Amino acid sequence: MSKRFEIEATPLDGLLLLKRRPIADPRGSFARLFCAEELAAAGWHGPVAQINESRTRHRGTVRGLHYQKPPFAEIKLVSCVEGAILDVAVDLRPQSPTYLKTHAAELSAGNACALMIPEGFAHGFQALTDDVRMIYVHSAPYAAEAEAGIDATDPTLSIAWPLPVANRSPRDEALPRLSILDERFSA
Ligand SMILES: Cc1cn([C@H]2C[C@H](O)[C@@H](COP(=O)(O)OP(=O)(O)O[C@H]3O[C@H](C)C(=O)[C@H](O)[C@H]3O)O2)c(=O)[nH]c1=O
Repeated sequence: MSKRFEIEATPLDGLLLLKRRPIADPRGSFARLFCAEELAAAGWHGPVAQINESRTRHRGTVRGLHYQKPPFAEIKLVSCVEGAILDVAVDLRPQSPTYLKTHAAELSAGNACALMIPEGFAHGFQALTDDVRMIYVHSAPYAAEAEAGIDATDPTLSIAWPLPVANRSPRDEALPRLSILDERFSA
């Protein structure tokens, strides 16, 4: 089977950077966004529970940092299919060697990259262009009661957002900082 993704590790334990390998022809190209066989070998376990799309109008907008608490913790494959973003994952697993470490990667329609984010990570991104379109594949269903998050401007994380942080939702503006987060993610 010809591999449809180049998969490489990142400095965070279990967080993977995928690069799609489109098949081009004179009409254009065809690319796979998800492959159960290839991604299972890379660590995806569980179903494809949901596939979501988000659209972000303006560059500078930040969404996140979000995660779902157990038993709805999820693996997330995050792909940018229009525009460009800086994608950020934060390791919230107290037993992890990279606990509280962050990793950022530029994902764009142009570079065909995606992040496969294990359970126990918070995730967010900043739009680097207008008109960003994201596709998320989730291994667990959305559970509002399990939704949690961290302030994307938390100085403890000191995420170097490339643009001034803008257009956050009221919910994201009100997310707690690690210093007052009264519960750690327990995988
Ligand atoms: C995630 C999700 C949300 N919703 C509802 C809840 C809200 O009424 C509305 C927008 O949700 P939210 O403001 O959480 O959307 P984002 O800020 O883009 O959050 C998403 O993007 C960040 C960066 C992520 O990592 C998560 O995948 C996801 O939380 O859709 C659903 O109905 N189903 C879902 O699976």
